[in-house]
Amino acid sequence: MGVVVVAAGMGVRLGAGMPKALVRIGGRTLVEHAVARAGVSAALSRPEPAEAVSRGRPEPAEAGSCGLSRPEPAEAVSKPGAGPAIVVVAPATHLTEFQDLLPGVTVVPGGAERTDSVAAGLAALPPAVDIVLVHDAARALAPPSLFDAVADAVAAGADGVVPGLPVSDTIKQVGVDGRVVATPDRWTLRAVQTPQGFRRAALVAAHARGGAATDDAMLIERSGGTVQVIDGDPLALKITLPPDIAAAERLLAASAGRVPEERSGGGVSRPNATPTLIILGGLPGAGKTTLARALARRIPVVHIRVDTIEATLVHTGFAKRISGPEGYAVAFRVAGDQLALGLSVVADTVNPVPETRQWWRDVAARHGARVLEVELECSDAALHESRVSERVSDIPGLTVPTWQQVLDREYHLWGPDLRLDSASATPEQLAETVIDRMRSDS
Ligand SMILES: Nc1ccn([C@@H]2O[C@H](COP(=O)(O)OP(=O)(O)OP(=O)(O)O)[C@@H](O)[C@H]2O)c(=O)n1
Ligand SMILES: C[C@](O)(CO)[C@H](O)COP(=O)(O)O
Repeated sequence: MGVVVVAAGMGVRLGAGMPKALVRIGGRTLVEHAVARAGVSAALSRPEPAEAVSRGRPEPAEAGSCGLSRPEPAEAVSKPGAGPAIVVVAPATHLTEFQDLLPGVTVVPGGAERTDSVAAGLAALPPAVDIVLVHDAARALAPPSLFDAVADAVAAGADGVVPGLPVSDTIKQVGVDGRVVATPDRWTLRAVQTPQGFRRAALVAAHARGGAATDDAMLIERSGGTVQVIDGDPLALKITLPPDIAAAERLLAASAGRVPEERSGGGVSRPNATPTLIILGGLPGAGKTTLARALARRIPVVHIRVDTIEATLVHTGFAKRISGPEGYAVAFRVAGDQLALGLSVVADTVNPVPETRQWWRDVAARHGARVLEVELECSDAALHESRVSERVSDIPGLTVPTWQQVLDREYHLWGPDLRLDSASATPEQLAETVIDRMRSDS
């Protein structure tokens, strides 16, 4: 039995600025979580009947590791030529990073679409493997018991097996014009997950026939095969959008019977502790919003973006144009409300002049909050220019500045607590630096 973990997607919808599988929850990347859980699956560790291949079985869950053990290297196979039981399919651009994270695991480059990546993984499985589970790294918390249940159902004779959960919404099928075409009976619907299990030969043949598909079971269905749905698991949620990270952190913590590490740890703001007002500053395109979002994915912090307020005032007709600090005034009040609740805030504003910085400090002082002043710059002018020029407005009514307007913008020197350069570090690294500083200040 083998597992193909597809991890070659770029995670555009998550917007982490790195391949999604490299994003961390509970201090570990999604792909490591996925491989660890696949690795402790009993089914995966079971020898192929005809081969009696002896694979290393991981130790039981270690304390303090989210209830999971790190798997033995997946290719811990004593029979020469038997090859790895787990193949990870990674973005071609990040192979080394994945190999370093997963020593001993076979890592192969993926393709443009998920189906291309699955095909690449299938081709890399050892010849002895006859049952294959295809799993999304994005479903990083799918538990070992789910791998076992899927594998057992395939072994019992199904062409394909998928875990699925009942849906709680009413689902409408709509036409291109948005009109409802049908309302399927909700009780007949399942939201399907991974790992999905198949006879390897059937899956390879279904892939060879080609065609677009959003999951592998679809290819088997199209080939006339039968696909069995078994009970899914809420832990197998697909991390797709930014709020899914917080949901996954909560599930991870709950499954290990503890509060989320990064959300309680080291004095990083939690309700009832002293909140922190992180005052960001920096020219448009320096990376403030990206950093604020990276922070909000890692710690409980409210993101207040003055662009949203200003653009909305104009878009709704409440202001003809922004001529002064009206957006800032709203942001100060909203930030004050959060700090009063004990919630930390990241204030995402250009903050170009000493006055606005002082007003932010005043807001913090009024609510007994700590202050952390962080200035973002992009030291690579060409990179900065391309970010500004290629930026697309993501807020209704927001007019993004031109590069010339950024160059001409009034911006006064500052003496912040931290000066960060978004040209030389990823948003996640910058967020870690800010969090470290919050911890040391607390
Ligand atoms: N060309 C691709 C596309 C997706 N995947 C993998 O398929 C799984 C499900 O895809 P999805 O959640 O959509 O991930 P992304 O494609 O990374 O996300 P997005 O669509 O937001 O870019 C993920 O584990 C992803 O890494 C892959 O291996 N190769
Ligand atoms: C395979 C899958 O996870 C089953 O629900 C899903 O179809 C993947 O879709 P995505 O668009 O590639 O995230």
